[in-house]
Amino acid sequence: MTPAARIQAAIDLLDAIIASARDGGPAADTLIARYFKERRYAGSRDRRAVRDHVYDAIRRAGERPETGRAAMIGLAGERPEIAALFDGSVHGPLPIEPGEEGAVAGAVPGWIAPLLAPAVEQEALLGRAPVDLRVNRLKAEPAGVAPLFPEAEAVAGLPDALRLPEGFPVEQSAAWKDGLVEVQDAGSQWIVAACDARPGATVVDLCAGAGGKTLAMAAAMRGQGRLVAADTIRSRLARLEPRAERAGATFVETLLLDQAHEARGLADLAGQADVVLVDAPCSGTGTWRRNPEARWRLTPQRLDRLVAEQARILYFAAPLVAPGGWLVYATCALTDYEGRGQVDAFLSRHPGWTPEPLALPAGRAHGAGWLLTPGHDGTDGFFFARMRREAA
Ligand SMILES: C[S@@+](CC[C@H](N)C(=O)[O-])C[C@H]1O[C@@H](n2cnc3c(N)ncnc32)[C@H](O)[C@@H]1O
Repeated sequence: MTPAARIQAAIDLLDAIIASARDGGPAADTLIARYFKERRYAGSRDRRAVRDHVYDAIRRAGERPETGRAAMIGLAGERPEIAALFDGSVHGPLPIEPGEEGAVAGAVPGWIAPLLAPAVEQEALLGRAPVDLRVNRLKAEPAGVAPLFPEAEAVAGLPDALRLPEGFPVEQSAAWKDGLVEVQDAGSQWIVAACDARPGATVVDLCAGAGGKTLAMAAAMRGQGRLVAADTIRSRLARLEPRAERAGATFVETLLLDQAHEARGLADLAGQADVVLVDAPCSGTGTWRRNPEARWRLTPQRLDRLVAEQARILYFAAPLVAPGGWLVYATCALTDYEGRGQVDAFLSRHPGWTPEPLALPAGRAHGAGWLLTPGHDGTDGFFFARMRREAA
């Protein structure tokens, strides 16, 4: 492909990504993979260049652009070498017309900016994310694993964490294949630290998904006790099972819940859990570094639905906690509606519950909970809080 043809390919892909974000279709990565599957003539250098153009244009535009061409012209306005490729050549884009406008630059959609916690450094939400590992204590010790990844740096305060550069192909390593390490952002590891799941405890991971935090809690529990991973989506729990096998965490029980009738499936656990983690479905504003096109999918209506769902999940999570036990509420969202506000609302409606101060070496106190941000902590963005149920 010529350099100009790569720009046109990026424009075509951006058109598909914009439509998919608007209509709730597949993610950008899926669309890019499909595009190149149908175009075998594109070599690996072409694919990498087109992908870089696409993601540079996505990162640059906080609002969903009208067209792929507008997104790319916006980028061309800042990058003369890209502007020069709008040359009208055979497979390249038509020249930019005088007065033809590019997409407006911005970190976040205008409507959501005032809803983010004031401490959030908005530009940093679109930075590059490293690859963080967690050493799986069910199979290995940090001192044994660190020499296997000489490129890795330590993460202050998290003895099981290792930080590798962006894009490091961990899944090709024998250590990953053998279950000695998991890929897990340091922010998620801090949440697990706040859960303080101990050997022998009864722990419920209520929104377990594919089990990232479940497996970290399994390791913290040293494989001893009861650990229930629940979710309403069968395919997500199905992904947890082979991961648990690989990690040597076969004591994990999975529990598929019926959406809107979750309490029924959880009845046996009422008042039993020492720890309940609610890692709630959320706007994902804290993970835009990894998934920048998610900004184009979020709408005020979707945010409202998420806030209502989070409150509903907290409502059926609380009765599972044993007297003296704790509930950890976490989101990878940085809006106060989903974080601080959600926890304040819970505490106001649940007398007998007390927020527990978290004094972690990363992050900042925020309301009754704790805030981690890419700009301040180099992690994904998270809000989490730990609330203790009064002892009987
Ligand atoms: C942020 S993700 C969880 C990520 C996971 N804990 C991890 O660390 O990899 C939120 C999860 O909540 C699940 N979920 C949504 N509504 C739920 C409900 N009503 N009850 C339980 N889980 C729910 C979603 O299916 C999704 O897997």
